Amino acid sequence: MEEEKPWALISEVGGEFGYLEELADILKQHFQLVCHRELLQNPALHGPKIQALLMWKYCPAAEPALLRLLPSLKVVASAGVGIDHLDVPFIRGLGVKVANTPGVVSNATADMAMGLLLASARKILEGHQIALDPRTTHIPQSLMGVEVTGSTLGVIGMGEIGYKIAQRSKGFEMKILYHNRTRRSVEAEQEVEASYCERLDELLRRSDFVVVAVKLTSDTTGLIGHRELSLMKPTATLVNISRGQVVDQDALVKALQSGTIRAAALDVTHPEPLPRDHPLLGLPNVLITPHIGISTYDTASRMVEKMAENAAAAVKGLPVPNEVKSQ
Ligand SMILES: O=C(O)[C@H](O)CO
Repeated sequence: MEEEKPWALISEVGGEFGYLEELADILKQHFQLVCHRELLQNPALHGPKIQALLMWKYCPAAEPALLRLLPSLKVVASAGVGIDHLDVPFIRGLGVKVANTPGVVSNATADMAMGLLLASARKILEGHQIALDPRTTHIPQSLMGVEVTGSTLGVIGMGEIGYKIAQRSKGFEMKILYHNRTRRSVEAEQEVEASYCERLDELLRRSDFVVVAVKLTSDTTGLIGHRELSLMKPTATLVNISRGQVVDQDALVKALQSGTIRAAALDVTHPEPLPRDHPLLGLPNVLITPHIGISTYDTASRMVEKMAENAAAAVKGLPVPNEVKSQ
């Protein structure tokens, strides 16, 4: 007789915070699923059987109150690399493992950084609007952009995603600077022809495009504030594919309004989405996408497969491939 699959809790299928239907099918190969809403309707029935909490990217945080309803929980497995939505010490203190899915998100996120950089530099969205406008008779000067080829790129956070951004930028003949807590190996630097800036200030002063690719921690919260923005060139562009909280948004609004920097292209904001009346949404030199760095079918499927693999291992008491031990 086939062994009964373990039970896992998921946010929802479909809807703003939910899994795509076909991704939920991947989870069903390993688990029987209960969704958040069903748990809250009948916690006594569902809570005790749940061994894994499977969190899709924007799922509301694994709140302590929710976790207390799950006495058999063995693992919180999150899709994506960022774990800033989880209180890792608290969860681990309950004897529950935490896992994420690094690696599989890096290509799509690095592609997104390049997409934002290019779209902002070359005013691709503005060009699209002009092309759609039936009144267009000539190409306005406002569509003049800045040159990407041969420019200087500053990557803040040279983890796997930052490194992949550098690899892609090499194809654009960009001069690459990076700032990271620890310097990369000489071989890694040579492969992408990247120069290490021990001081963030130096990178900010010299770069035409600054891409933020750090993970969100207490050290990186507000890393780019008024002082840092004022060190950037007035012709420079800030690209953020990390987390909104890394950039002081009030300072960014001022820098964009006053011409301290040329433009910003953001896949992440704080909060997400921004309230409709947020000043960033009204600025002509800002491009915002709604945190879609990982949003390709291939990447999303790989994330969900990895998340299911991590969770299944934890439930079986096996080593968890992507266990997160600290924030
Ligand atoms: O952290 C990640 O992997 C992405 O930003 C999705 O949340």
